[in-house]
Amino acid sequence: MTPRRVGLFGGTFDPIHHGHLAIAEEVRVSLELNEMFFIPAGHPPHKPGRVITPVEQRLAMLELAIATNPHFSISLVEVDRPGPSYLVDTLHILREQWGNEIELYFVVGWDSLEELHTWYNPLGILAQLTFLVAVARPGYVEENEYNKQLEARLPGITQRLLVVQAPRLDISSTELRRRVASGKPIKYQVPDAVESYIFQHNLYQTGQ
Ligand SMILES: Nc1ncnc2c1ncn2[C@@H]1O[C@H](COP(=O)(O)OP(=O)(O)OP(=O)(O)O)[C@@H](O)[C@H]1O
Ligand SMILES: O=C(O)c1ccc[n+]([C@@H]2O[C@H](COP(=O)([O-])O)[C@@H](O)[C@H]2O)c1
Repeated sequence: MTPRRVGLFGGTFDPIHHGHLAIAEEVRVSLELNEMFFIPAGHPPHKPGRVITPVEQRLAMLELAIATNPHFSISLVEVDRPGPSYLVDTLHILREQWGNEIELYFVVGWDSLEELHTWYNPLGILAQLTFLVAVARPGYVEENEYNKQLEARLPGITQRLLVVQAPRLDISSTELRRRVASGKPIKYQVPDAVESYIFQHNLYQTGQ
């Protein structure tokens, strides 16, 4: 029997935007994954001190955003536990639930890939993944040369790395929060339902 191939896409999603959605779909289709789970971080480990929108609201926007894609789902594995949402723990929990036969593909943008060696127990992360899947992000250089630097920081990473060419959308949650605070439009950068939710709930008024 062919193993189930599952995509995992972790993020703060504050808010989810079309950059996230476009790369998730591109990776799902190009790697022939059975499904893609979005994993909202309960307590993002690398954003201490930053004001993060309550998880209920980030989750509500995520639900609205993925509603039209039958291959997208949400995992509450990080929301349901206290403390920093370390990926190594998340993968451990998912492997316990789903077993070791399943193939796990964790999606990261290039900015996150460059930081991976600073995450908690990065070798433990790689050991539990079938592949780490990196996609380009405008503003970050991704070159084959760069693999040497990645490898120097985290030996073994390039054997576990797939680079997928996906649409390069220069959209970030930080910029969206700033745009809302300064009265600029966010239409067409987030799904319509997410835009409505943001304005109905007066989110991002300070732009932080
Ligand atoms: N436009 C984009 N293109 C490619 N990857 C992206 C893009 N936006 C986000 N990502 C990736 O999605 C994952 C989750 O990102 P996150 O939820 O932090 O969004 P963000 O836009 O980077 O937010 P912020 O600006 O608040 O840091 C990360 O791996 C990040 O690299
Ligand atoms: O495990 C870690 O130490 C770790 C450190 C930073 C980020 N992550 C994960 O990387 C994903 C993207 O993070 P972020 O902060 O860009 O939203 C998200 O799933 C985080 O939980 C994980």
